Amino acid sequence: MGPLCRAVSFLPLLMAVPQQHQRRPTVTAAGSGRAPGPDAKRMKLSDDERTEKLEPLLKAGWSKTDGRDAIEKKFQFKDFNQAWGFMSRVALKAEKMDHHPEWFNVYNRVDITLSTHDCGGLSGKDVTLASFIDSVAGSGTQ
Ligand SMILES: C[C@H](O)[C@H](O)[C@H]1CNC2=NC(N)=NC(=O)C2=N1
Repeated sequence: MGPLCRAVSFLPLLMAVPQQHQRRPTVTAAGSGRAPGPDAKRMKLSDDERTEKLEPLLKAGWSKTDGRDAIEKKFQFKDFNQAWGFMSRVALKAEKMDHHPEWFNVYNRVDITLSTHDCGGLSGKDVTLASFIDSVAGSGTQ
């Protein structure tokens, strides 16, 4: 092996970054990669708002998420086509609101968690989006 090949073969070792200097993403409680913003307190639902606005959602099948100030709900549709159509409608609404769900889909199942990363908990936006989600889910609930 000539001198050039030997030098090149060591190149990857020189490029390896020591573990302690590697950039790690900031992980927040919400797992969103973002710390709550400056007006987090103002955005978060008050106790009265939780009673008034969350109760109807909990009665409609939403549940409080363990260990997080968030709500979640599982949906099951006839098939993937129906699930995808549902997700498309929710996605357009999320973009319009600039407020996005955390969701998982496999075939006809869609599991959704809502929380507001900018305030590290539930806000009115989550209530609005949850209500919209229920309005377009149709028969797609477990
Ligand atoms: C910059 C952009 O407006 C923000 O990051 C929006 C985007 N979508 C969001 N979605 C959710 N669930 N929480 C947020 O705080 C949020 N913030």
